[in-house]
Amino acid sequence: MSGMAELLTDDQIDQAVRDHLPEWKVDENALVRSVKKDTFLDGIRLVATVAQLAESMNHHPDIDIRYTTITFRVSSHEAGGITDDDLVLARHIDTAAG
Ligand SMILES: C[C@H](O)[C@H](O)[C@H]1CNC2=NC(N)=NC(=O)C2=N1
Repeated sequence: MSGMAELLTDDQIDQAVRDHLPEWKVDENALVRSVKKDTFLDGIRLVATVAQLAESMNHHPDIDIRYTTITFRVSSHEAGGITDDDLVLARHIDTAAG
């Protein structure tokens, strides 16, 4: 498998969340964040933006859409946990979320 990202340790994950991803929580080997938008379509537009990002990275979040609340769950499925790819995608999601 070419260039698969390495699993991060719990300490590395906790430090990254503390220092760079304060909106996120660690839940069972995944990073999780909910974003509340003003309207349903604002949420859908956020999903569409994140979808483009995910495609460009070939790294895709799980996305839960509940009216105006979008929940993103980010992990590296093939690696079976959290890697740098997830930290990068989470940062991009924060930028898109505004
Ligand atoms: C074949 C394709 O490159 C792989 O399935 C990619 C797609 N997107 C992915 N997204 C995430 N979150 N984890 C993966 O392991 C992953 N693998």
